[in-house]
Amino acid sequence: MPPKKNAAVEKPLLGRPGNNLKMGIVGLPNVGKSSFFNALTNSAVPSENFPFCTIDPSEARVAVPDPRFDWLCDFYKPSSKVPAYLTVIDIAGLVKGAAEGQGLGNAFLSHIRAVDGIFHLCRAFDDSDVIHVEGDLDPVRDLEIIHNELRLKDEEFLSKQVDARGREVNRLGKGGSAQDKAKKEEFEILSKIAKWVCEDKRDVRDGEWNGKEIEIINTLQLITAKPVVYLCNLSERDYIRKKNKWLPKIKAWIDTHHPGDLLIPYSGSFENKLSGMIEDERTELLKQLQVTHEVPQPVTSVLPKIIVAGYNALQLIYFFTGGPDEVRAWTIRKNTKAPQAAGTIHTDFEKAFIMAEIMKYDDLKELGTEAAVKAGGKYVQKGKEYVVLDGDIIYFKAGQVNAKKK
Ligand SMILES: Nc1ncnc2c1ncn2[C@@H]1O[C@H](COP(=O)(O)OP(=O)(O)OP(=O)(O)O)[C@@H](O)[C@H]1O
Ligand SMILES: [Mg+2]
Repeated sequence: MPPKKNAAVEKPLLGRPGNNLKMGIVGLPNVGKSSFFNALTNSAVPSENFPFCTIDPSEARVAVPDPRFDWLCDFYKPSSKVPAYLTVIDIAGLVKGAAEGQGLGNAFLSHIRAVDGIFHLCRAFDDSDVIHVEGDLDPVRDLEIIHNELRLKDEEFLSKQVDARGREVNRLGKGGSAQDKAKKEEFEILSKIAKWVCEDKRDVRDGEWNGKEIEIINTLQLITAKPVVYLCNLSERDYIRKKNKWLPKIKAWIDTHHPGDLLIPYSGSFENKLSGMIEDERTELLKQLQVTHEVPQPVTSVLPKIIVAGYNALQLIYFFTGGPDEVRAWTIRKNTKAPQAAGTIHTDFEKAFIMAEIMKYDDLKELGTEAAVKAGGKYVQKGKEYVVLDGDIIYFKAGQVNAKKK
């Protein structure tokens, strides 16, 4: 018999491991990054009409909206409700030449290196009162400026790494120990990544990398390896009418240069108006705007969609725990196995993991009670190799952790 092919070898995920991941807001100065941060996270960082209003980064978190979580809270009526959160960081604007230090570029680029994913905000609203650092409106040019700076930063970093490690490898000579061979292999991979970025002028996230290459990439904290969600800041009118002459051009640019990346139209002026309102006022205003702009579809905020997109871009998912005390969404990275998922609740749960008892949200919703899910044979027990799926409702069983073994 031919040997069985190991078809399902999972590649490691690109990016830092762990579940405490952050999205940074990146773009030219004065394009609306801080107003986006404020609207998204209900914060009040300064957002004024002048470039470099933001210097130091601000961090805030925002609950990830999910009707399943709302339903579970309604179902269990718990005393404590803890949704999943997305952490977002407002970063200073980048300008042309940032990689060489323009506009404090190097400091700002290091703030971008520290995040795990990027909301790339570009301006497509026409307003002569709002200063544009490039003098006129051209979002595609602006996207290219920012991309270039981000890639140049990676080029600089990779060139230095190749030089330093190249010298080290040259000293090793031919043959050598297993450790020497591993170093040589790592150097070859590093050179391949450097060629992709420095010579082919491509972003790391747009490459096809194998498992070993991804492991190396993940040690380098490269900016162009980070996932990107593009946000296009429109006037209120264009956002509601879903029409803006730049949108198709931006979409075409993304599809050509970074196929698969998401573009979400957004309006800072619209979202900021909504964010200070109570529910009834919001509903009234949204109705009024639909009539004023004569659009067939209801007018809604796009912020929930953006939060979910950021969370997905980081390859985060969550499982639920539910009961009368607490309904909670626990953030994990995709492809996390049951014991490690249990470890997000308590490290002892990972160490003394016995099994995960799992219900599917859809089954609980359809059958109405936990007992009915059990009776229907849909309450399943899974072991150490189970890969937790988004929305699993889990009860972990763990033994006693032996104090001596700790
Ligand atoms: N869609 C929009 N339409 C009109 N004005 C907008 C829109 N979005 C943001 N603005 C305005 O643009 C100006 C700059 O906004 P903001 O301070 O949020 O930009 P920023 O990108 O954070 O700037 P910096 O890089 O200087 O920190 C503010 O006056 C804000 O009200
Ligand atoms: Mg700002």
